[in-house]
Amino acid sequence: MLSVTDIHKSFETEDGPLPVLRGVSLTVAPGDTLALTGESGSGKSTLLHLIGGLDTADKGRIEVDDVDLSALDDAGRARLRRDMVGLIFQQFNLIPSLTVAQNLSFQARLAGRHDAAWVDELARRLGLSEHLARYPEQLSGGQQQRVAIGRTLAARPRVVLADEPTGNLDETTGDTVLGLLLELAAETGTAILMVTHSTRLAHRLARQVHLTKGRLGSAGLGRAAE
Ligand SMILES: Nc1ncnc2c1ncn2[C@@H]1O[C@H](COP(=O)(O)OP(=O)(O)OP(=O)(O)O)[C@@H](O)[C@H]1O
Repeated sequence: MLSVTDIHKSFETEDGPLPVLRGVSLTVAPGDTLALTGESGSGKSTLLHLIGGLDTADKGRIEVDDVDLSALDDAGRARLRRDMVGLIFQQFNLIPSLTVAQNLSFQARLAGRHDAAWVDELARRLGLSEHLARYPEQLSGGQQQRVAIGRTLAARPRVVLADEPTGNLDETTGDTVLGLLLELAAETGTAILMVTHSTRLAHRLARQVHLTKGRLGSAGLGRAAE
């Protein structure tokens, strides 16, 4: 479903090229959940951006549902993000001029997959039904992040790429929000690739990989406590 093979990526800097990813491979099956950890600056966001088609790799292959990203132009990659990949970042990126209800259905409408009953269900399950007429600035951080999750899942993506999705929430709220994301994704068969600094949160996902020196391994992570 998501297949990443031998990805290399360097950035040009004043001191010459900075190799960030040096042969990264991973696969994520439908409904699978994979946590990506690594030191600050190890390249986690870079990898997520490449998979989301926000940047291009120097070498290697990324396939989402058998679509090879390197074969797509900018418009093709934008379509991929609209139709198959959901992005949830630490900054919620809600549209301030739209109500919660409008934010929730925005991406699904863009993707041509708006389903009012599904949006209603998401709003209810995410505890947002009372807030549908409000604007993002009138919500708490946890509520805003629940809107961001609902908006992404409303479009029924095949895979969700989440970069520290609960990073600016307190621990209890973050746990609740992540729990809702995992529960809803499991029910819809949506795969999740989530970047986190937290080993504890990483272990709430089915699998964990650790990025170090531009490569993936399982070093530094113990097994999840049963
Ligand atoms: N556009 C860019 N130009 C030059 N260097 C970049 C660029 N984007 C990222 N980098 C560098 O690439 C490395 C990896 O950055 P990246 O944001 O992927 O790390 P990260 O693991 O997500 O870090 P953090 O956990 O702090 O968010 C860093 O050294 C960063 O400075």
